Amino acid sequence: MNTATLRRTDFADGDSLAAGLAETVAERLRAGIAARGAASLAVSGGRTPGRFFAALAIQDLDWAKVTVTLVDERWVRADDQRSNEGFVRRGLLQDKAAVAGFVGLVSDPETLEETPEAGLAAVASRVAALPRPLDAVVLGMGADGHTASFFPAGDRLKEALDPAGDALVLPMRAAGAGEPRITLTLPVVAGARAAYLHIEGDEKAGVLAEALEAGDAETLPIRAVLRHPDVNLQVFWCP
Ligand SMILES: O=C1O[C@H](COP(=O)(O)O)[C@@H](O)[C@H](O)[C@H]1O
Repeated sequence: MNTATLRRTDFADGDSLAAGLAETVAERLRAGIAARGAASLAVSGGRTPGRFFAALAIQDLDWAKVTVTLVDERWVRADDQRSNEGFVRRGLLQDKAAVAGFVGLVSDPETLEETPEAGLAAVASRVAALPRPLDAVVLGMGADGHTASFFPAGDRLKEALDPAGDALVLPMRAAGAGEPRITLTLPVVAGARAAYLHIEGDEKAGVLAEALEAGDAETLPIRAVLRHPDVNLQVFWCP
């Protein structure tokens, strides 16, 4: 991506950012429903999206026509504190959004297969059944420059970032990832009709600035998204 085309909106605080991002994403979902009768949204986990989820859940739209999925998941049960699915169920699939559909990235959130490799085929067929391109994808970013589960030194990073790869989801293991992961691949993320990056704090603003400079995508994997020709990323930032 040419730096000049990167759209960045700065907010005074996390609450105003959450409200602004929620309105933008809701508008995208309404447009998807109006155009195609249904809409799909992939959201990130971690910690940052909490206020955004709460603000999105109260947006007025036909949530029964929306399917929510995850950008990536930790290979843990849904009742684990680190489960992105659990976070989305508690935070986003509430209020008006309680009637939205949800497609998770673990094969069975309760009984969970032992490894993401064992559950991969089941998850991949579920993702393949989603209406794609996704209407919107909301990415986060770690201080190590990872987005989705595209971790620096991830064992399947090259494959996940292959713009011509066929896989929709892939397992990922990396020193910085904690437990094994499963992630949407770059073609699925980059193929979304709209892409947003939600980051907060000066440290992440600094990582983003560094990512916009020359350097390889395996060191700061967010670069793979920033540089993808089909992605027009809109950054939402607050201190
Ligand atoms: O592990 C993850 O981390 C990133 C960033 O999380 P944050 O807590 O620093 O906001 C997140 O985007 C990703 O979905 C998640 O699995």
